[in-house]
This record gives sequence, C-alpha cells and structure tokens, in this order.
Amino acid sequence: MIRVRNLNYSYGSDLVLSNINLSIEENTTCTIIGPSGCGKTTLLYLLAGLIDYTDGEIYIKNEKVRGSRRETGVILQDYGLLPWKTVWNNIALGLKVRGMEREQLNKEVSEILRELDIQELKNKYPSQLSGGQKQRVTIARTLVIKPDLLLLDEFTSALDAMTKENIQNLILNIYKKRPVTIVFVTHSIEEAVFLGQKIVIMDKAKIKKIIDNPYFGDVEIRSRIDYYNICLEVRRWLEEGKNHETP
Ligand SMILES: Nc1ncnc2c1ncn2[C@@H]1O[C@H](COP(=O)(O)OP(=O)(O)OP(=O)(O)O)[C@@H](O)[C@H]1O
Repeated sequence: MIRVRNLNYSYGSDLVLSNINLSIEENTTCTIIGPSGCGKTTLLYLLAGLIDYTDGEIYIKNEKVRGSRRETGVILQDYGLLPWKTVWNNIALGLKVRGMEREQLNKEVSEILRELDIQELKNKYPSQLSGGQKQRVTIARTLVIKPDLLLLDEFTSALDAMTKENIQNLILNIYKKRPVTIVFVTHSIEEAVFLGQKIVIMDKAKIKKIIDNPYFGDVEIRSRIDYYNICLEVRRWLEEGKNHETP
C-alpha cells in the first residue's frame, strides 16, 4: 500500500528526515513514535501529499504521491471542524463537495452517525461538544468519504485517559469493520502498541527500529502482560543510546 524509498526531507538547511525506508501493507495499521522534533509529523504530511518532496520516492498503491489523494483521509491535531456548521453539515461537507445527490448523502451521513453513536449530536455546533465528541465527529467526517488510507497525527493527545482509551477502542473497531490502512503518529507508548500492527520507532530524522506487534487487534490486550512486554520493548528502543549522548 505504502512504499517509501530513500526519502530525505529538509526545511531549509535542516535535514529532518534522513534516508527513510518504510513499507506498510494494505489494510494494516502502523504507528510512528519518537521524541519531539524527530520528524514524525513531517513524514505524515509527506504521506498525505500536504508537502512536496524532491529526494526519494513515496508510492501509495503503486502511484507516486504528488499532492493529496482523494482516497486519503487526514486527521490532524486540531480537529479541523468548521465552527459555523452543525455536526451534520460538517460530516456532509466532503460528500457535497464530491457532488453526491441528496438522498444518498442523507443515507451515508445517517449511517456514519449511527456507527459512531453520535446521532444525538447532529444539530449541535462544534463549540457545544466535548473533546471526545469532537474526535468522534472528526472521525465520522473523514470516514464518510470512504478513505482507503487514514493518516492521524497525535489524535488523542488532548484527551483525558478514559476518553483516550474509548477513542482508541473506537478506531480499532472501525479498522476491524472495514478495509482501511491506518498510519498513526503518537507520543504515547501504550497507544503505539494498542493501535500498531507495525510500530515504527524514530529518532532524530531516522527510523531506529520497526517492531511487528503480534498482539495487535485484541481489544482486551490492556489487561494482559504481553501488552506491557511490548510497551517495555518500545520504551527500551526509545531510550537506547540516550545515555551515551553528550549533553
Ligand atoms: N514548517 C517548518 N519549517 C521549519 N522547520 C520545521 C517546520 N516544521 C517542522 N520543522 C522542524 O522539523 C523538525 C521535525 O518536526 P516534526 O513536526 O516533523 O517533528 P515531530 O516528531 O512530529 O515533533 P512533535 O512530536 O513535537 O510534534 C523539527 O526540528 C521542527 O522544528
């Protein structure tokens, strides 16, 4: 699905991605974790086609990425809901832009509201929603266009612990119900392990380690010791080499 080869990216003279090679299979999930400033968001923006690259290659479904793709759904940290539109209209917008006729549009929006259990929010405005509700509406708005690739950037970082787990469960359930590839940038080790079939650990512009997560997909995993063993492995890789750095 995604193939990144020898990708380098600089902002001016600062090299922020150096020789990135990464393959993500179709209909799998991948989480990207690493210290602040290591280049995670930049990599996600490049996959989304939001910024251009000149050095290296990015292919999605065997097509070279040049600008944003219609079938890629992107969810960034700030929700991106339009404050002057109701939940219903925020969700319907992407379908309207694509010229969907009214009856079909009403059906699709109703279905996604039901799937995400937010029917009662349909006439509210974004300012009247809690953080978790906004996340659900943002997910609904993105899923309604039926993306084959979903890119999420630190999507749950502003939420309290319980809401965060609810949204993580929701994303896992959504993934299980439909064919979609998900790439998720996070700061949280627990989130990286819960949502990542493949966990990419980055450090200063580079990929340090890729871990395949055999326990991915189990909603009950948080109550099992295997989950914490993988969390510890990720932690060790994140910390590896730190003590040898000169301050
Ligand atoms: N628009 C920009 N112009 C110049 N430098 C930038 C720009 N965006 C990011 N950078 C720099 O590029 C590097 C990588 O940033 P990026 O946002 O990709 O990192 P990150 O791993 O996502 O960080 P965080 O976890 O803090 O969000 C950082 O040093 C950052 O300061």
